[in-house]
Amino acid sequence: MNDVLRLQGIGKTYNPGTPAAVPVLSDLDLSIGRGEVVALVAPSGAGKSTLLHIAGLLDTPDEGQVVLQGRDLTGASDRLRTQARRRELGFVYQFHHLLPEFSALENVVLPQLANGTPAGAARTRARSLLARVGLTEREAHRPAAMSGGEQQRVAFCRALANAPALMLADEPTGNLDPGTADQVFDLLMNVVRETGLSALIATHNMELAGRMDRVVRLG
Ligand SMILES: Nc1ncnc2c1ncn2[C@@H]1O[C@H](COP(=O)(O)OP(=O)(O)OP(=O)(O)O)[C@@H](O)[C@H]1O
Repeated sequence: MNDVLRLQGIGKTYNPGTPAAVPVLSDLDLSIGRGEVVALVAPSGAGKSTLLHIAGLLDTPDEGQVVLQGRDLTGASDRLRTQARRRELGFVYQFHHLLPEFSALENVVLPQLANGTPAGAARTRARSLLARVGLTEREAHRPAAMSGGEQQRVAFCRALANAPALMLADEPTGNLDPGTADQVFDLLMNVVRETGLSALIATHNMELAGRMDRVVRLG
């Protein structure tokens, strides 16, 4: 069993059984192998965010199973799902969502403290992650004092802070100009490959999608 994530027969309808019902996903199967990087390409409204929320244990499907590292977490308690989310998954969004009052370093340290890592070890890991994306000189900067590309690189380090098995990314470079997007994507892919991380990365950019191992289309 080498799949990091297995989604089986996933169905999701918003407001089911009402006149406002919106069927979004139906009988969807998706597996991501260890170390595999999968592009998720979907027209707007096809259910990309819904799928990422289900894969990220933030929403539950009406039908089907969500199996993370061999464990079926579909009907698991909130506590178990939160724990799995914190330890096994890393999230990157289109907007960085960094905490504005904290430095780059602190933004990468905090999720580790929340996960029980001792402060010294958390700082060491945060420094090493920031160094890998070329941000040693920006450790003490708050998000507002960094460029969009730098903010996104910090957000990426934060996602990797607890050494997840799977990264879920929603248009991680969608907010950046094309040149910066390209650089940030390259950095992201280098670190993903070096660490053997698996990833599901939603993008509208077919050139970026083509650089991943496989493209999955929705809609
Ligand atoms: N809470 C909700 N209640 C009802 N309908 C919803 C809800 N959330 C999303 N939808 C609908 O479900 C469909 C899929 O939404 P989703 O956010 O997954 O799309 P998406 O593919 O991520 O789109 P985009 O790329 O534009 O963000 C859309 O038609 C949306 O209007």
